[in-house]
Amino acid sequence: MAAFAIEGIRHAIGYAVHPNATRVMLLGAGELGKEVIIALQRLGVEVIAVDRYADAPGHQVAQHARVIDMSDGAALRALIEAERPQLVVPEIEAIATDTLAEIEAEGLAEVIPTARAAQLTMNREGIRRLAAETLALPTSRYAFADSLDDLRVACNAIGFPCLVKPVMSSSGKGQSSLRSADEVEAAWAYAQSGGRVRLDRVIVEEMIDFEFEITLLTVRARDADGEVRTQFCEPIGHRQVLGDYVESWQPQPMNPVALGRARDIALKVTDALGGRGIFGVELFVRGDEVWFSEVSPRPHDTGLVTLITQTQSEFALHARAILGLPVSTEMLNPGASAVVYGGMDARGLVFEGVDEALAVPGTELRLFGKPEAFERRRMGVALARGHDIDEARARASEAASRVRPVAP
Ligand SMILES: Nc1ncnc2c1ncn2[C@@H]1O[C@H](COP(=O)(O)OP(=O)(O)OP(=O)(O)O)[C@@H](O)[C@H]1O
Ligand SMILES: NCC(=O)N[C@@H]1O[C@H](COP(=O)([O-])[O-])[C@@H](O)[C@H]1O
Ligand SMILES: [Mg+2]
Repeated sequence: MAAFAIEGIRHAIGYAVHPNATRVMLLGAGELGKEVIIALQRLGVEVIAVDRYADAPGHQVAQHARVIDMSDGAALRALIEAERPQLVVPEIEAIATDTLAEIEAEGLAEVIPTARAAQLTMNREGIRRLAAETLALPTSRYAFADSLDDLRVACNAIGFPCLVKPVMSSSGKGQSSLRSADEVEAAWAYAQSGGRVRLDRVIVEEMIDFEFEITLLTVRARDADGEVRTQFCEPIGHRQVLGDYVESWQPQPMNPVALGRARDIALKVTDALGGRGIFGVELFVRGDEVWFSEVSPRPHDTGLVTLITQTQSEFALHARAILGLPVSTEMLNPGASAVVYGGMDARGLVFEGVDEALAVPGTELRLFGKPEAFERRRMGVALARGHDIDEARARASEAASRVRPVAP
């Protein structure tokens, strides 16, 4: 397993981890994992960051950096056996979750929040059937299809407009919205190219005509009595383009009925998944009506905004919850986040205009340090606080637009 130069440098200068620290393995070391790692390290924890490529954002800040194919069960098991972390923390969905279940059952490590939660949420079918069929939560109508012919039938049954998504995909990859039967064939082809793994199965969902959508960050953490208790953050509103988030803000104003329903849904789904940690519960809202969409049993990209709005960001909440420490979901001020994209395909991209961006009042930047950029790859995020969400959103968008990627 290749260790990276940065690790060598730390050893060379005598860097040592606390001998009694908990060892935590992050499976996925992107922008979300990087912030979890920083939060863990502030609490004296030793972290092994794992990703599919070298020099991922989290690799750059962890004590140990490893590169493996996390969907390869044998490779994952070998790494966990070699590193012996107490906690294994999935940061992405595309992991050999059956191996995680074995590891948890053997008592080799604790999987956060649970191996079953990772198994159920890596496949849209697992979480959708749990939510709609077992828990009877309101969701869009849906059907599954395994071939183009199946898909035609499923789309006709659900009706148009509808959405087609690979059962295993995230950040909108392979996802299409369809207005008519003429678009089914293209949606099938796109789903085959965009899934995380080649698996000819898709979900068709009724298009919900929502007023707004939210992420309700829900944290399961031990209270003073050692019992796991559920707490909610203020709802986060967000705007998605082609299934990927471009802007988020907190708090999203909601009427009390809808907020109560949203919390009730989030409580039921997180209770069913169990364990400790943060969950991003995605919900659609129209008037008093609330639909469950999906849930991440880990920090959520739209929750990056909590880096500037909460006393404990979603990353700090996750770190504390998994370590069995107390949490607070207190919000300090309204805020917003706006995504900075690569804007081009290039390695070693640099950004100009950072000074201009940070001149916007109340702003901060997170540039993730991904070694390779793509046109629509998320490379950073602008964060802004404001007196209200309108001011915060305007500031975050302005700051993001001032950051200009330039070819190296
Ligand atoms: N049934 C639906 N009705 C209306 N809009 C939808 C529906 N499903 C998805 N969308 C829109 O597409 C976005 C992405 O969908 P979804 O969350 O299922 O994709 P994803 O690939 O899992 O994204 P991520 O991993 O970033 O959460 C949603 O946030 C919403 O804006
Ligand atoms: N919606 C899920 C999400 O935002 N996940 C975040 O994106 C990273 C992958 O980014 P990449 O595709 O640019 O490598 C993941 O590692 C995670 O931090
Ligand atoms: Mg989503």
